Amino acid sequence: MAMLELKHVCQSYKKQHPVLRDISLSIPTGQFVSVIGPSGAGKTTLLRLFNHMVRPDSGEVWIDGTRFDRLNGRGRRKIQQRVGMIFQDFSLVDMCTCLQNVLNGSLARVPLWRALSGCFPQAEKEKAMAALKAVGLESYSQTPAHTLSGGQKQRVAIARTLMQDATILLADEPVASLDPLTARQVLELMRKLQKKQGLTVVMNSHNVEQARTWSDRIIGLKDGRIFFDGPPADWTDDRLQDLYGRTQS
Ligand SMILES: Nc1ncnc2c1ncn2[C@@H]1O[C@H](COP(=O)(O)OP(=O)(O)OP(=O)(O)O)[C@@H](O)[C@H]1O
Repeated sequence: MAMLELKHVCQSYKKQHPVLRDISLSIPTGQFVSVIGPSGAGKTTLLRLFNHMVRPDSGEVWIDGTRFDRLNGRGRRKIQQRVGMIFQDFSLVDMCTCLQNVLNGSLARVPLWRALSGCFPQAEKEKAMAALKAVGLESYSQTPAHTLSGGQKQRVAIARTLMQDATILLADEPVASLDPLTARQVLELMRKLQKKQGLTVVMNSHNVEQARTWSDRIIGLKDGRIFFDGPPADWTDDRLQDLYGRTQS
């Protein structure tokens, strides 16, 4: 069954300037999809449809068999809880420790007073430690986030999505600011979690080679339309030139 689905989605921020034009796609559970395309093609907007930061002008957004774009209140939050998001800039609370940052992934199920006083239940602390262990940072639990390297920060952000019990990971250029080796380590971790935990991953990327290496499927967006949708093996240099209008180095 499809975990994520768009049916004839159109989206524009300003009238007369469509950003997504009649997009239909279906992503099965546990697939690793990379979305590529030139700046302004609509990649981030497409990702935002799946966390409710953007509502389509028309068309439908489905998550795990539920019509998502129409949901409000508790029903919407219940599904949002399953959608983890990581960003190029990591979006951690710099002055907090790694453990505190990961614990923030439990905010939806922990009473507000506990969260505000930092008094998380023991079971949540143990779960946060397990999430840190899963990303290889168990020994950094008490380390302030601002002292970490970029790769470590992204791993903490991934641990926070595990803490959230996310079954879908939306990754908006997650390794764009990392050096090649560190980028590889983060992508390896994402791939490992996809395989081991059945995570469905949608990653926006400007790096076509990374998309080819790490994904099960590539979706190329151009001017808000699907230009290519297929396995990495079907991606060719000609398509690269047609998508970007030049050869990437
Ligand atoms: N909040 C917004 N308000 C108005 N216009 C927006 C907003 N967000 C994006 N846009 C416009 O929508 C278009 C698509 O933007 P989007 O960020 O989805 O593209 P992208 O493919 O992710 O680009 P990039 O690779 O540069 O991040 C762009 O023309 C952008 O200027």
